[in-house]
Amino acid sequence: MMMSPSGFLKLCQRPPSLSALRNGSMWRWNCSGNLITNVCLWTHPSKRCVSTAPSLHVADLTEREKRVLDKLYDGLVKGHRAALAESITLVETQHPRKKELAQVLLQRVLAYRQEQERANGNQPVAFRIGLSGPPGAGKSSFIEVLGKMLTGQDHRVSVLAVDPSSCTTGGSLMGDKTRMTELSRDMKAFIRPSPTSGTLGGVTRTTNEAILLCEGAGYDVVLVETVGVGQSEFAVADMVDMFVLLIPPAGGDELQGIKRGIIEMADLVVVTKYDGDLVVPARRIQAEYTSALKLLRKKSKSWNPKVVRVSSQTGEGVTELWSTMLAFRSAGLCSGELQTRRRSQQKVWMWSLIQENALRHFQEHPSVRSALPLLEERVTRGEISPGLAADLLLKAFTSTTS
Ligand SMILES: Nc1nc2c(ncn2[C@@H]2O[C@H](COP(=O)(O)OP(=O)(O)OP(=O)(O)O)[C@@H](O)[C@H]2O)c(=O)[nH]1
Repeated sequence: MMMSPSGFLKLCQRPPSLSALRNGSMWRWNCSGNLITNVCLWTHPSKRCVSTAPSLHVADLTEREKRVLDKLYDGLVKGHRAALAESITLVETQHPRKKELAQVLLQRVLAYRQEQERANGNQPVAFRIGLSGPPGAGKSSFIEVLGKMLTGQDHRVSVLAVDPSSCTTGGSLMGDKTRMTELSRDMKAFIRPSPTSGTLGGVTRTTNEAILLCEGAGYDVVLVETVGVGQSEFAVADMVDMFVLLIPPAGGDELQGIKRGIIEMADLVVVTKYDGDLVVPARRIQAEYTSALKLLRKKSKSWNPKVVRVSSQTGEGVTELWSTMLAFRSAGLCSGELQTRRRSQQKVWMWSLIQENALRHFQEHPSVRSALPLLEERVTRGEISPGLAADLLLKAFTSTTS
């Protein structure tokens, strides 16, 4: 089905979403989130559908698939934890058909969430907070205390984890022990460990999609936790409204273990374990970080990053910390920075998906695969330059794809 760009926009009444773009097709939903039809994405000037990947048409769904998706969607928007868990499992799947079904579900949840945001005066319905810090910083203890406080105030809290170690080793820096025991029993909380397979890029994608699902299921506070390893902190900072760095007070070269770049990303630094013998070192670390932050380039016009102290053991500072988080959120909403941040995150997310998928398509392309071993060998032997080899491979790729 073809139509003009203006007709297309009228039909969709909302900008094409990432998942729709990814499949090269567009689904249309009515207000209650039911799928009506789907159309190809208009591409001027070639006037052909952009889709190269198999796109899913409503007619392609079997009755069983429709029933499964309806059940998941209905359960999700009613806030059932089992439906949320199942939906996240669906977006984490590597199975090609299930991946397509996951996109159908996500598109539906996206439409639902947009309705909610419209009803909320075009403001985000949930607060996304990223929490990072080195192993043993006290992240899970802190999330447990903060989470319990929030559910006590009638918030619904979800906790998602991004653990790059679990992708590469199958073991986990975060998940090997029982964490957040009380919060995991709380009916107003939902805790999801990191996927244990895939690349960081893959985990980032599924976490972004899991955030959307949590919001669709009515969780108004979404906490995304990660360890200070590799690039995971940067990935998490790119998917949340507020990025929080947790620092333990012990150790000699406290500032050294933490990457400078990550301090620059922090909207809030929390010095943990502010109790007992650690009170004095915690104060000292707070002063060090306060000075360090003053030297950094200002990231936001509406917010100056702060350094606070908490104790998850005594609860000291946790209420104040939540007030600081809320102050950050309202400053961002009033200035529009929060909405801008979310919009640019969508773009970053899209480009990281493009990078990941484009590279995969390139590597899997038959011409590239057949030429690659010889060219790699000749490059290693120094017979041809890497630049020439790359040009030849790209030529092999484009000459058969265009
Ligand atoms: N004194 C004190 N100890 C704490 C506090 N919070 C956490 N701890 C201790 O610090 C250690 C690590 O705490 P966790 O909450 O597991 O830290 P984490 O950052 O989640 O650690 P990983 O799961 O390894 O990433 C545990 O032995 C906790 O008992 C606190 O507020 N005060």
